[in-house]
Amino acid sequence: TRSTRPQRLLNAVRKHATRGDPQSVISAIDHFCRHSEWAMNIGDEKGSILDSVVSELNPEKVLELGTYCGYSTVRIARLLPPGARLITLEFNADYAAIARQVIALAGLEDRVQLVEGASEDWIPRMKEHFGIETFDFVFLDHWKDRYLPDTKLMEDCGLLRKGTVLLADNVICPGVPDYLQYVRNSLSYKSCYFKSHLEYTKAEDGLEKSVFLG
Ligand SMILES: Nc1ncnc2c1ncn2CCOCCNC(=O)c1cc(-c2ccc(F)cc2)cc(O)c1O
Ligand SMILES: [Mg+2]
Repeated sequence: TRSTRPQRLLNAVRKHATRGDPQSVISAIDHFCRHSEWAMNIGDEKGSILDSVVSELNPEKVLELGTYCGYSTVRIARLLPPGARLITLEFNADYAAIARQVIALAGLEDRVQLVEGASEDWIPRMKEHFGIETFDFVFLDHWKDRYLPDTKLMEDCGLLRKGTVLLADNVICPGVPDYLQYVRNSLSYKSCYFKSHLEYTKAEDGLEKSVFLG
């Protein structure tokens, strides 16, 4: 059977990256997506904005919604101190299998926990199953029509604390209008927009950073 795009992306990482070197994994994926096949990783331009938000925050407990091939998982985990933990949720089992291998090639499996399943099923179980009180940082990059309901679900489950930072990908393309309207108008958030481009293209896209005020 024909290989899938995530499998071809993993092959490119195996061929060009150095095991245990996260930056080489990131560069191999960006090169593959720019010169071989587009894929829905956050990419290098928006990825640099993600890096700066994570570096400034220095989070201990991180949640990522939507792993895909693990590109942003590696970008975030490489900036975390070894004691920190990143839980990443991926719905698609094939994507999850690829992401596990990408994360292992980067040598970051000690601080990453990849969980297969739907965000709405796992968010209510974070406390009892993972012993998580609250998250310091949440990266939203999954189904665009789940950003808002899952944010409300995280609020209801008490997973956000005063100062928790939410960073949302694709707020322009594909777009998350209901989520944007909520975080920009709610008195419980301080929100700002980082204008950028859709990964590997000239189309406009951007990230929305929203601080939960409690
Ligand atoms: N744990 C979970 N719970 C629920 N759902 C889950 C889940 N885990 C995964 N999923 C399923 C959704 O995963 C992928 C979501 N990402 C995107 O769809 C995406 C699309 C584009 C894009 C595509 C085509 C264009 F023309 C222009 C832009 C760009 C991006 O940067 C994107 O991130
Ligand atoms: Mg995205």
